[in-house]
Amino acid sequence: MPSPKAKNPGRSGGSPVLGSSNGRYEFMSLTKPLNRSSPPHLLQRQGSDPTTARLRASESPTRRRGSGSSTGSASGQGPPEEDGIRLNPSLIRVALSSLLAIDLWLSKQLGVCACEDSSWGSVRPLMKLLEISGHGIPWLAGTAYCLYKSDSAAGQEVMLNLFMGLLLDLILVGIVKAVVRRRRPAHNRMDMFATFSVDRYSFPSGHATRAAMCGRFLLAHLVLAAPLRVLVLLWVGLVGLSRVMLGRHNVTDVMFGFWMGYCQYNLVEMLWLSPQTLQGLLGQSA
Ligand SMILES: CC(C)=CCC/C(C)=C/CC/C(C)=C/COP(=O)(O)O
Repeated sequence: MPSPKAKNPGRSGGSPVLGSSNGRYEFMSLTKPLNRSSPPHLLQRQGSDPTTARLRASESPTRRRGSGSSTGSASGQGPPEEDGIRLNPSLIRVALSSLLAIDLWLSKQLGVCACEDSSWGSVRPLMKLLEISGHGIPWLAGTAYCLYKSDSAAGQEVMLNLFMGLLLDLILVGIVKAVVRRRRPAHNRMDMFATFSVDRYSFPSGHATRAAMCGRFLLAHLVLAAPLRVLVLLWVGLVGLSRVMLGRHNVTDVMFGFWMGYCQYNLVEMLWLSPQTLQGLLGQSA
């Protein structure tokens, strides 16, 4: 299996701003704005990418308005205060583009286990083990098993709420993925097991949301011993790191995933199904 570099000659070495020449994100110079001489396929791909589409939508109104005239800051003839007004949206746009470019660059640098012949390819099996440890199926199956085996009302209550939380996580992540539709990194090999169709998208990382939510859940309800609490935190961090190292995600997918999973736990607490609530629900349906 050729390395990502070998597969995509000429891809590295660029700096900031997005574009694509083969259906994937590429790096291009920030200092060279896209012009009309860009190849049509490049312009088309940019238009289909939600992030760049949003960036284009937030483009300075003046730039859009002034496309047919030579006045304004672009030509350096506009009054200074007008220049100030025009500068801000462009600055935001450049800042966002730069952040995104840093994200893509960093993610590519960290994607050292993306395939067997990557620089850290030998660690890939370990990363895949971490992937399985944060997958939805073992978590759902394990929780359902514990729920079935639990002989105390308190244990059943905790397991039932964890199960509901896991389902909620799948639904919310699926919705965000379907709305944002960010492609997985170019260097990712799509060899994950048991995925939904939305899992071809990378934002946010479902493993990161699950790890953060389950991590908080375990710390709050199940794991009390200090060494085990440290292990839980370590596991959460490693699951997130492994997503980037495997090339499955960009760094921002995982960061947002952690934040989303953290918030999802708050939602689980808010919607907590107590035995009384359950009895009420069952009583109503009976
Ligand atoms: C019972 C049931 C509906 C199980 C579905 C479990 C399932 C297939 C979860 C998907 C887990 C997955 C591959 C998420 C993708 O994670 P990323 O970190 O790559 O976003």
